[in-house]
Amino acid sequence: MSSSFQRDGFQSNTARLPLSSRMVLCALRPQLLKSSRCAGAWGRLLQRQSSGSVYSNIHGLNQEEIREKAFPGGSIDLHKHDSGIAVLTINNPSRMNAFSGSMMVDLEEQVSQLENWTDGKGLIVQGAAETFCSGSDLNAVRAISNPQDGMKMCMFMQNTLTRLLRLPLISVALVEGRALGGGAELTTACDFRLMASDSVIQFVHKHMGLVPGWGGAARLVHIVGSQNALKLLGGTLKVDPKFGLQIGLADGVLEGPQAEEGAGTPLQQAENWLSRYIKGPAPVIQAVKKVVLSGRELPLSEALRTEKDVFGTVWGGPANLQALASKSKHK
Ligand SMILES: CCCC(=O)SCCNC(=O)CCNC(=O)[C@H](O)C(C)(C)COP(=O)(O)OP(=O)(O)OC[C@H]1O[C@@H](n2cnc3c(N)ncnc32)[C@H](O)[C@@H]1OP(=O)(O)O
Repeated sequence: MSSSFQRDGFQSNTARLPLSSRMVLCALRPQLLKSSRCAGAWGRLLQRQSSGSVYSNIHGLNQEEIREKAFPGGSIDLHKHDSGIAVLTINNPSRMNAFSGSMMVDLEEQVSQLENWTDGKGLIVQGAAETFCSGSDLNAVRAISNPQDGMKMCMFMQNTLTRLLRLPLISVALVEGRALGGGAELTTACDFRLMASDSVIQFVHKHMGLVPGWGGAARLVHIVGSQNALKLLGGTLKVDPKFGLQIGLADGVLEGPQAEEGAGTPLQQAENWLSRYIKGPAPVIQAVKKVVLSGRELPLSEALRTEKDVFGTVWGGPANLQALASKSKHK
């Protein structure tokens, strides 16, 4: 922790913040967890669940229960590459990559891995076998259709997807085929969405007598605004790439297979797209994500404080000193 950080009375200010702001701050500054600032129940919660969660274990979250009750099958596969890009694959192709209970727990474990990846810069979230994800496994949904289990599943997935979005990595959902229900929600837990030419994102919850429960509605409003979010949820509209670009849900459209040679596979295209935003050393890219995350989630005064603290982690750092020594011009 920097001395300026201690000097400016951050501790007392932080204690007065709403819980949600303290969560973001602690997600942004893991070192705070070790300090007295996050001591007490809040600190214990974060140490147990890692930083950035929304709900605590006291609400009855239990990984084994979710794994066992909400069906086995499928996996969430993580591959970290030397380039600093990790690829997270939702892998349950016989059910269009629907989320079983064990996959929910796998996802939480893989997010924990990524939280500790000091060399990481970017993340691509994709589905196996050329489709993204068809949401909750409907067999699991039937098995846990009572309110108590539904709440546990909802809180568990909100925690995990909030932590996914708060990773210090620039993340992209690579949407091929369909992203339905919880799959559509998952796309909103990434910083960006790239859509294959024939892909569709659809919040089908209303057809299921539901609303999003994995945090997808709250995130959607941030991404496309409340008017568009109402239309997408109320009308269960199919978002194709053109519509996605128009409302800001999609950040890019991939070349289709008929495109000229050289475009590469969808994953290669996503890596190329992402690579322009993650050039440079990991600490600097992670700092970029942290200042944007704080601006996105915190009240302005707290975002400014966080920006100052993150700035302090790169100012005079190796990349900064090297750039100063090279007298670079930004032409
Ligand atoms: C808070 C979270 C809320 C939620 O996520 S609720 C779940 C929302 N998702 C859905 O309702 C998706 C239901 N599935 C569909 O609409 C269609 O299967 C889908 C994805 C459009 C694909 O259609 P098709 O290409 O015609 O393929 P298909 O229907 O024959 O599916 C192939 C196999 O996959 C299975 N599948 C697809 N989505 C699933 C799901 N969510 N849970 C469990 N199984 C699912 C489907 O049953 C079929 O299996 P099988 O070959 O009949 O054994």
